[in-house]
Amino acid sequence: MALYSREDDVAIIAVNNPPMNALSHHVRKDLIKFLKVAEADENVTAIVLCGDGRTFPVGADIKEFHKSVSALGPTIIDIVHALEKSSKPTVAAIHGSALGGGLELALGCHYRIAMSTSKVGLPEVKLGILPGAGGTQRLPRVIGLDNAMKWIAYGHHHPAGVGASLGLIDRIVAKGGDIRRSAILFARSMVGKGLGQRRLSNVSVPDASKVEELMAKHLKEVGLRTRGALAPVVCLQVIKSSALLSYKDGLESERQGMMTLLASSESKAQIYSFFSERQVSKWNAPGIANHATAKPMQVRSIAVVGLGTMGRGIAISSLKAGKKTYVVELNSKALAAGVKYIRGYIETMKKRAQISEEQAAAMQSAIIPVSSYNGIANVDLVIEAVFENMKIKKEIFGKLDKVCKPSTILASNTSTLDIDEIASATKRPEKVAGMHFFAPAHIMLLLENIYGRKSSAETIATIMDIGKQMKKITVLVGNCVGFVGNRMYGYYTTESVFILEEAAYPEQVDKVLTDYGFAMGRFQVGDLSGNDIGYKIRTGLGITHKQQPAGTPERKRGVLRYCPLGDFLVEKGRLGLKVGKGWYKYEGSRTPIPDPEVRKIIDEYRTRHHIVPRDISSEEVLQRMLYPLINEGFKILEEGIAANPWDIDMIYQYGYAWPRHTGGPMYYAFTIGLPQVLKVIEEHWKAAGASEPHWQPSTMLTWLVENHGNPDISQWMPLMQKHKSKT
Ligand SMILES: CCCCCCC[C@H](O)CC(=O)SCCNC(=O)CCNC(=O)[C@H](O)C(C)(C)COP(=O)([O-])OP(=O)([O-])OC[C@H]1O[C@@H](n2cnc3c(N)ncnc32)[C@H](O)[C@@H]1OP(=O)([O-])[O-]
Ligand SMILES: NC(=O)c1ccc[n+]([C@@H]2O[C@H](COP(=O)([O-])OP(=O)(O)OC[C@H]3O[C@@H](n4cnc5c(N)ncnc54)[C@H](O)[C@@H]3O)[C@@H](O)[C@H]2O)c1
Repeated sequence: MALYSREDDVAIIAVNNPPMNALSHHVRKDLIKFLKVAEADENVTAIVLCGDGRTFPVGADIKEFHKSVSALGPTIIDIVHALEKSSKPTVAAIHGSALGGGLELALGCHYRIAMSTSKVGLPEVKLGILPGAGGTQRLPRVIGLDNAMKWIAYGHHHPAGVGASLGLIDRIVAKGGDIRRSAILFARSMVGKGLGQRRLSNVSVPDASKVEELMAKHLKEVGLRTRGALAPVVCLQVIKSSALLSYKDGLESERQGMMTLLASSESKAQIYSFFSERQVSKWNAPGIANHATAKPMQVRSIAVVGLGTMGRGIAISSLKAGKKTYVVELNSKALAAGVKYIRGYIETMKKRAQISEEQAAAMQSAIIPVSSYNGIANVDLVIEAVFENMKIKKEIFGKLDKVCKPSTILASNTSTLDIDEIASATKRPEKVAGMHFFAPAHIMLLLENIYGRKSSAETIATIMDIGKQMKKITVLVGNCVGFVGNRMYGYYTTESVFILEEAAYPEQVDKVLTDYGFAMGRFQVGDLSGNDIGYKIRTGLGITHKQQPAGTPERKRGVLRYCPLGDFLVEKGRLGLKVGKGWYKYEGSRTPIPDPEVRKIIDEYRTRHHIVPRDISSEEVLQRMLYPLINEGFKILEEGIAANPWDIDMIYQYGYAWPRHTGGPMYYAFTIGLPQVLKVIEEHWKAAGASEPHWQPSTMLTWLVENHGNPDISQWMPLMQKHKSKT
């Protein structure tokens, strides 16, 4: 709802729809009603629009999208026009955030004042739509086409101060000030001043003459940064009309653009992503605890054991979260190198104004270098990040168990190893869990937390809470080899080399993936992270080319199909970007260049095995890259390793840069249609048989298709649970 009050001659209309003052239908009805009241009351000389509680409205009610109520009048644009048309000065008083439809309301007002701490923006593009209440036509009239294109096509939130520098905000209220009082005084001071030029629909776009040049520039940038997404392009096309058409015709173009985008699978995927991102914090570890019942332990100090690639980033994340951070290496040289890196990184963040001087100083003084486990006896949480080796990890956990106080939680950053086995090295398995960070750990937003068979409710709640304090998208999963992300990714890489064998070169596979929306293809990613990582894992499994006794068929490991091309590369020193050559070559930059030498390795291999390369369609490449991964996702759901399909999708968006506009692997399967996905998987399974088990259709996928066709993704787990409870 909204509330109406009067402060002498000024009417105050306050949106009151917790938690974020979204502009739901009932709010819109109240706003129009109260604007009419204020307009009709001759004792009212000015009107202030504001939000109760945490914030100014942050936009339309996203829950209403794709439902008929979203179109029920009054619409947000009706309110924008009523605010603009008012004969009395209307002032938006912004605190918290004015986003989307909220900022569009503010653009309907004649004036906008904002707290210095507040944020403004039109983030609709991140929901796969565009600002549909006049924002595409009104924002360029205030801040110019160039800025409006940037703001709308990327959807970032901007500090109010930036808005003020561009003329969007008329006055800033300093931190601690009273925004509502300031707005009332400001509104009163505007009474009697002409409103003509304050009505944005009357104003022209300042840099309209540069429209073609700006359009070309932004289309190019958007194409590079938001590959494959439709909404940013439609946003630009619609903004363009603000420079070329009348306000009224521009609005019509906005309406049409909105209709196109609302009907797209992209907007549905983006809205799904918005809610999924928030849903993952509502974790559930069946039979142990859930987010609502379990209480976290208070963690004041964290020890990070091992300061290699991962440990350094984890330590920085811990420091950013304000924790006293013990950093541990047994070797003094390694300790010094790790500490130097961490301290240097903090200074760089300070130089780049990513953190304040005080924050940097606090982080520096919270680092405690330690070269023995005894030094971390009293910490609340240990995160181990040493080499990926079970024997070493068990040894360390055994020692930590002896040294650390009984309440200390012991977590491992292992990317693949069994958490229960690691826990078995301690006498406190209830206090052991996995905290799988992604490289670089201080930048990547994903944290995959793993509960073991014996992890306690408090341990799980604590690692989930720490993830939140580190501002990570923290997803809780069960324990299995590779957990969720890496277990699925394994089949993506397996299938990729089979495609090389049969039909394509690395750049052809990668192009299909970047056309789909990935920023990089699988082979470029391999080069970037280092092809030796996968090689080490395969060595651990005893399956690399070099480990086989003479006479072992090159393309088999037991009954399983194998392709040693990745092994050949590493054995020839082609470790990736770090050495200037891998699946591609690199000439002084990160740009991958297709390498004739790699083609030669592949060609010779094909000749040796009498493989005649065949034509392969992009569709087949995409299906073979994505469907095994999706199939494994269903197996993970079936086993209860992930609680929901959206948990998997968030792991993929935030850990593996899956293009958000397709929702994630599981949502993409739903978009394609489960029957179609299953059909393709079954065809491959029939052709490959037991030698390629990743094509064996998941029983959950098969059951869902046979019994429900393509049920809504929100129904997958309830349907399965109902089915299981009956059988
Ligand atoms: C169909 C035709 C329509 C035509 C008109 C179009 C008009 C317009 O152009 C379109 C829009 O405005 S599009 C909108 C453009 N605006 C945006 O895209 C802004 C979207 N919002 C945000 O980005 C973040 O919420 C903030 C940064 C505002 C706060 O972040 P924070 O402090 O970390 O808080 P948090 O954890 O994020 O949220 C707390 C709770 O509030 C919930 N909720 C939030 N916004 C909601 C909404 N608009 N709605 C509903 N619910 C919304 C959220 O789900 C969560 O619920 P839970 O049940 O507790 O999980
Ligand atoms: N690198 C990645 O991309 C990545 C991503 C996610 C998870 N992981 C996991 O993180 C862990 C660490 O990987 P990394 O890439 O940072 O390895 P790394 O080789 O870069 O670093 C390991 C560090 O541990 C130190 N170390 C070894 N034994 C130690 C001990 N007993 N006590 C203290 N320090 C010790 C080494 O000196 C080294 O600095 C592994 O389990 C790995 O699987 C790695």
